[in-house]
Amino acid sequence: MTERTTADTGQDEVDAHAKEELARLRGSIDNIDAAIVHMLAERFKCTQEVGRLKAEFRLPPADPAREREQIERLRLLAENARLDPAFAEKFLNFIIAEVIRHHERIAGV
Ligand SMILES: C=C(O[C@@H]1C=C(C(=O)O)C=C[C@H]1O)C(=O)O
Repeated sequence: MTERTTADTGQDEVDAHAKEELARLRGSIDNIDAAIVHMLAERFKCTQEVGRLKAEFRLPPADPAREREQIERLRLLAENARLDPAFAEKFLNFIIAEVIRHHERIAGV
C-alpha cells in the first residue's frame, strides 16, 4: 500500500483553510443571530406598548391595512437586498401573528 503524504496532496492545508473559513463565517452568523434577537426584543417592546394603548382606547388588536402597507414595504426592501420577498413576507406575517396574540391577551379577548 502506498502512503499519501501531506506534501503529495496538500489536503491538510485545504482542511485547515476550510476549518478557518467555517469558523470565521460561523462567527459572523452568531453575531447576526444575536443582532436579530436584540432587534426582535426591541420590536416587541414597542408592540407591547402599542397593545396597551389599543386596549386603553378600545382599538382592535389587529390592523390589516397597516399590515398590508408593511408587507408591501418589506417586500420592496427584500427585493432591493436580494432576499426572497416571499420569505420576507412569511417572516413578517409570523411576527405579526405573535404580536396580535399579545394584543388580544392584553385586551383580555
Ligand atoms: C403593532 C401593531 O399591531 C398589529 C401588529 C403589527 C406589527 O407587528 O407590525 C401591525 C399591525 C397590527 O395588526 C400596530 O397596529 O401598529
